[in-house]
Amino acid sequence: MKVGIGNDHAAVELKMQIKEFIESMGHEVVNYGVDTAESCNYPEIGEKVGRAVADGEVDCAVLICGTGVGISIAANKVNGVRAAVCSDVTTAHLVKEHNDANIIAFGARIVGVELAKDIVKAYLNAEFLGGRHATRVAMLADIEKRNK
Ligand SMILES: O=C(CO)[C@H](O)[C@H](O)[C@H](O)COP(=O)(O)O
Repeated sequence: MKVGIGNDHAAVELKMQIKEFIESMGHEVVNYGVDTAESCNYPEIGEKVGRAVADGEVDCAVLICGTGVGISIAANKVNGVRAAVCSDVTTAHLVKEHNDANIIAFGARIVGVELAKDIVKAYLNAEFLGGRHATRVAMLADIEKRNK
């Protein structure tokens, strides 16, 4: 798979470790994040990665900021994005299986590197289950259509 990765200044080191980890799983990684600790603004990165996913430039993406929250809110503003904050392995595979999440996010100030790797692995190895979950995911897209 082609996996996007994005981060703000709070998550530079963890981003590099996770990028390497995803590559070691045999995936291609496209880096949309910052590579220095200079303060930046997570909405710009979240939107950029959200658009890359929505436009099909990458198959899915990983977003990391201090908590994973701000950057995922930004990505979720883009139509077609389903970004989910995950701080545990169970949530990480369920957001793919049930919600067909196309982005996972977590916080470099919240999870350690080993847990972050487990979260990413659980997400990337999971598959959408379809069925009743597909009905609900379609309902999410319908909400976007009702937005003005
Ligand atoms: O958006 C966030 C909170 O949901 C992220 O954690 C940011 O990384 C954080 O707000 C950055 O904070 P800083 O004090 O500017 O480093």
